[in-house]
Amino acid sequence: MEGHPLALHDVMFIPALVAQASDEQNKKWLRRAQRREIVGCYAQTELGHGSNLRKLETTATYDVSTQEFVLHTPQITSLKWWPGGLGKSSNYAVVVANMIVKEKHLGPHSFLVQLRDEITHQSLKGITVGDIGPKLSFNAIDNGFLGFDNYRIPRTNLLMRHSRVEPDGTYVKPPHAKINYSAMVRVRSHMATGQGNFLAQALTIAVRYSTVRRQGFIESGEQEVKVLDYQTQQHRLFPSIAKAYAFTFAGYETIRLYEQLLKEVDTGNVSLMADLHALTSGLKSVVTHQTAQGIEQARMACGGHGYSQASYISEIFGVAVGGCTYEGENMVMLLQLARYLVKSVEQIKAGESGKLGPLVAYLAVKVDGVDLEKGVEEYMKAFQHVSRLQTWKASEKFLKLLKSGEKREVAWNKSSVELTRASRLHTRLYIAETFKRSVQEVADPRLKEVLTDLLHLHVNYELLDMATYALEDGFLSSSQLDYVRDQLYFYLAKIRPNAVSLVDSWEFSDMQLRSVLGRRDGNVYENLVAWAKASPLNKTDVLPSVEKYLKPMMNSKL
Ligand SMILES: CC/C=C\C/C=C\C/C=C\C/C=C\C/C=C\CCCC(=O)SCCNC(=O)CCNC(=O)[C@H](O)C(C)(C)COP(=O)(O)OP(=O)(O)OC[C@H]1O[C@@H](n2cnc3c(N)ncnc32)[C@H](O)[C@@H]1OP(=O)(O)O
Ligand SMILES: Cc1cc2nc3c(=O)[nH]c(=O)nc-3n(C[C@H](O)[C@H](O)[C@H](O)COP(=O)(O)OP(=O)(O)OC[C@H]3O[C@@H](n4cnc5c(N)ncnc54)[C@H](O)[C@@H]3O)c2cc1C
Repeated sequence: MEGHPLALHDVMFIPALVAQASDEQNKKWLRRAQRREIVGCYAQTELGHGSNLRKLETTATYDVSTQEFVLHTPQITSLKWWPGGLGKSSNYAVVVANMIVKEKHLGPHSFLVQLRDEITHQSLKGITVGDIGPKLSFNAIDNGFLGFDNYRIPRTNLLMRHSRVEPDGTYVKPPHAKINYSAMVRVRSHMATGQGNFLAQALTIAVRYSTVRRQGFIESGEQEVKVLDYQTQQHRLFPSIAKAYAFTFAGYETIRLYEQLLKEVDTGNVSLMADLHALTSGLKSVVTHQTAQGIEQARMACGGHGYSQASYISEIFGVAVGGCTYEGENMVMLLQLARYLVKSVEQIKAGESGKLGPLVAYLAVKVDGVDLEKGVEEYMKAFQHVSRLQTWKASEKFLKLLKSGEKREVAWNKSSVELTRASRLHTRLYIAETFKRSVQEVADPRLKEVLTDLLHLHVNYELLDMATYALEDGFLSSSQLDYVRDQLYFYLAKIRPNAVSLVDSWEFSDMQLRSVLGRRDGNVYENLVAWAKASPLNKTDVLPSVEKYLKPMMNSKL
């Protein structure tokens, strides 16, 4: 859970080679990387810039006389900073640097760079590399820094699947300006399943513990109740169980789309790139945020013992919450999706609704009202309505400011909170729709019934959470919201008997969970005592600090 020093080798280094190195280059590098004869990482972020990639400062200047690129770190802010596995483990890196050929700045490009000797593992001359120090979590990963002092690499180390520099310095452009960002799009496509998995771990711990923990009464005179029987506890945990399933289903879809994109790009078709970029930008942001919230609620749902490291939930939280920042800070990525939404609105206004992609076609179709009692399809229409309403409002705000003479960037900034709200609603609609589609496809009728209950819980919880938007223009009445509330409480109670099976079905082993509270056998109290006794502070009855500090204090006459 604390991460693995080779994680980025598999998660980004190899995928970057697969997507960006030419077949010829990969004959040399890929097999070696796959056999782990070389260990790599993905070095893009710098001390001064992570979000705004156009301002990366590391330069790769082509020297036509030697047919080499000269990598250089011009100032302190240009040091690579954060890449996982860079500090101590990797001897190679895919380095993203601003490429300069014949004095022309051609923007960020990826290069394969050797950092350390393959035998001694010592850093090479011209390279400064090290670890950036302890972090909130992920401390088994050596996130690192890296500087170049006019460090030379062969021309052929530019990853040349999509763009090239010929020996004479002729630049051959890629088919899409952002194709070099593919390693990031890949990780973002995988993040919904990855984060769903983190949330699932925390919930497994909290739900199991909530059936062991007895405290208080619902009806007097009986045995104290399992805390999972409290409606508040169910409300804290069950909507997140639904989300963990929903994120996993949505993630399967984005992984499939990424694989399709890879194939299409190889045939020169880059049309899916903008759609997938927008979709994964929104999804990674909403999913990481809701996962962090869900894990924190799971921790609190375990009361005092949730705060102990014996719960292990704090470590899961630390790792998962990193996802709000890495692969694109969440606000920044929500604004990327917002660009796509605003463009879609502009298309509709220009009478070009027919050109809209399937995920945004609903923005052009108005619905007057819904009858929620008819079922999930009506909820989808309600989600579409709130997302459409907010997307149009935010877009109109931006477009009005533009029209009034504001500069584009200023108008954008003044509309940005509203735009991020639109992105979230659009993404939550997507999650609900993929959840619905996935449940409809389940063949086993008993499984389908339980998952349908979770789906109903999800749509009621989500609609209630978006109620402000739905009430704003009178789309939903307060009596409809009362119906949503009643449905929500109905499904909390209905799911209760299946709650443990729903989390057990994720099949985490005790070794994976590392939680005293979440043990499969439920022997929490005995093991909490054993865990506490094993604490380093309990190795001796009397600590050295007693002689050193406590006694002088206690014996002092002052
Ligand atoms: C197999 C398992 C995989 C994953 C694991 C899952 C879960 C995790 C589990 C364990 C994790 C273990 C280890 C992983 C841990 C950490 C890994 C972290 C690695 C990193 O963080 S790497 C660094 C990531 N950095 C970023 O994400 C930077 C964010 N910034 C950007 O991406 C860009 O700067 C930008 C997109 C914000 C802006 O780019 P720009 O300035 O170049 O572009 P513009 O804003 O001007 O936009 C122009 C135009 O281009 C479009 N665009 C931008 N990007 C793309 C893209 N990628 N594809 C397609 N199109 C793109 C943009 O939309 C604009 O279009 P428009 O038409 O003009 O509107
Ligand atoms: C655990 C972890 C692992 C990482 N692994 C890697 C790795 O392997 N390789 C790698 O290269 N990098 C890695 N990173 C770096 C990571 O990708 C960046 O930190 C991330 O992209 C955010 O960039 P930043 O740090 O520049 O944030 P900043 O952009 O400085 O963000 C600070 C604040 O400014 C806001 N902001 C910035 N730009 C805008 C804007 N245009 N509009 C509105 N608000 C804005 C943000 O929303 C945020 O609130 C890792 C980071 C972490 C935490």
